[in-house]
Amino acid sequence: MQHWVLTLNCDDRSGIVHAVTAAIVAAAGNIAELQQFSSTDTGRFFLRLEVDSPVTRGALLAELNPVAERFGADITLDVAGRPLRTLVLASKAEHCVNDLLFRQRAGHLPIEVPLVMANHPTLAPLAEFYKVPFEHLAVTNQDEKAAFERRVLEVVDEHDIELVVLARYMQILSPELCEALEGRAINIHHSFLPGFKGANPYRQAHARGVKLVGATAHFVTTDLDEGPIIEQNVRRVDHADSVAELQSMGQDEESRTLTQAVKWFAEHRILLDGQRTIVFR
Ligand SMILES: Nc1nc2c(c(=O)[nH]1)N[C@@H](CN(C=O)c1ccc(C(=O)N[C@@H](CCC(=O)O)C(=O)O)cc1)CN2
Repeated sequence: MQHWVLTLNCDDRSGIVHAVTAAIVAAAGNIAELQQFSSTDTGRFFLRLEVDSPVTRGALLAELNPVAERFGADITLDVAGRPLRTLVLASKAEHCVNDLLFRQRAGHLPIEVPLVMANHPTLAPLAEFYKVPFEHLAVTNQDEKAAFERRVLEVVDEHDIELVVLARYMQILSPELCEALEGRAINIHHSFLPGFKGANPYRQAHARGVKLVGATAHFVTTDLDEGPIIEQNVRRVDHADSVAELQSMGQDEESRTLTQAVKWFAEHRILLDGQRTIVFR
């Protein structure tokens, strides 16, 4: 018996759930969990199921593919809990990388990390502690930025990477790389977007006298910090907190927000609905 995760999205219409569940019954499957959403914004329908079935992947798809064709649906089918091949990009900040690798090693985050790539050497000891290979490629000019991005695409190809995580990677990705990684690159922004986009959000927040600081995990797009939001968290601050204190408190939110977003992505709980995400938590 195999435990599968199935996702489906298509234009909304009557009969979708009936057809999908009939296909699962035809594959001797039992539905352990079913979540659905109809988006009135876009007219799209979203489905996530967890299914136990004794048949092979091919036999299950033989029942599901005709349904996908009938409804013009995009479907994904994966073994539940399979670790997602994940490339981590970083700069100097270690808190997000540490949280990802700690929770992966503890068995709480279903990813496997073949490599951490950074534009600074700072995190080499951290990667070594977790026994994760580390590559440092400096990015001090446009040529080096292009070389870094070429290496990212090489690694994505060589390791069949399914997700690229920008764990406080402080370089703006080119439109070409954003296109290549569309829908599978997640960034953690150190503010409660849409507030304080770009660099130095804590300095911007302190100057504005905010009473909350936060973090936002979002998909990476060419438009800086404008990608579909996946998860956000905030915490209360006050007038007595310095920029450094805001940053320190915010980092806890950054780490837990990014790790939560990566976990949901690895569990196939996030579906894109235009500029918004559907998260079947
Ligand atoms: N194409 C995109 N690239 C990146 C995104 C994004 O949404 N789309 N998110 C950023 C993360 N980020 C804030 O969270 C951010 C990082 C870096 C900068 C920036 O101005 N970087 C400068 C260089 C800074 C340095 O060398 O230290 C630059 O790239 O010219 C702004 C926002 C990650 N990338």
